[in-house]
Amino acid sequence: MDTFRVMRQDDNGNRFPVADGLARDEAERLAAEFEARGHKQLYWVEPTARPMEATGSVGGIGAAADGQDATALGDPADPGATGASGTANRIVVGGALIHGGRVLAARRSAPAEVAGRWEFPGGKAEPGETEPQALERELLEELGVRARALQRLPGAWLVRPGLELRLWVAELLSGEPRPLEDHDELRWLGPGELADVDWIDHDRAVLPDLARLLDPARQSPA
Ligand SMILES: Nc1nc2c([nH]c(=O)n2[C@H]2C[C@H](O)[C@@H](COP(=O)(O)OP(=O)(O)OP(=O)(O)O)O2)c(=O)[nH]1
Repeated sequence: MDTFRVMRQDDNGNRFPVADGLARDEAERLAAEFEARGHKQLYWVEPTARPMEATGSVGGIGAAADGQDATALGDPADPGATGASGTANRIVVGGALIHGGRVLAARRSAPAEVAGRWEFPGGKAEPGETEPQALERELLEELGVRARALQRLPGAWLVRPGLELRLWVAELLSGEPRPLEDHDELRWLGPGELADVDWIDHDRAVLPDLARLLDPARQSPA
């Protein structure tokens, strides 16, 4: 079974685990309890790193994948990167939403630098939100669907100074995705179709992992 840990970031931007080896709901309850104590510290929940994540082997949905590229920020087990100033990066969470053996790609309508290119829907985590909470909220706002974040894909990418992208696999629980915000087109892609759209560069890094998650027999994305 996957286990989760509660991470803490102190006032100086240092991040470290405060509890480990928990079930996800237990970890989220604990993080909320710490957060409610009201001291100026941030708590969040993330999957416990497993040795498999470091080597990049992928077994299927529920297993973690390896997906770093030249701009990746480092070890996926790392609790989080800090910027050059020593302050923590703000996190953008993108969700590879999976349903019926396909993954949803969304075409951005703005801003100009990325308009027309495809991404995993998501957005910036608000202070105090865990990454799964942020992703599930963004998927509801942007697509009108309920979804559940399952696992983080290894890798982290600097979108711009101070803004760090992390990608998660999520499952569709209910609803039909519609491009309500930030996107003008959606496409469900099977494992052999992942290269059919013009992805934002960072997002390409996880395509091989996704192809294997969608179809464990596959060795390459397209
Ligand atoms: N959501 C998302 N953003 C991505 C991906 N890949 C990537 O480079 N980005 C970049 C594009 C944007 O510059 C930034 C995310 O900003 P966003 O506009 O989605 O965040 P948001 O919805 O919270 O926006 P806002 O509150 O600032 O309006 O990250 C991806 O797969 N998903």
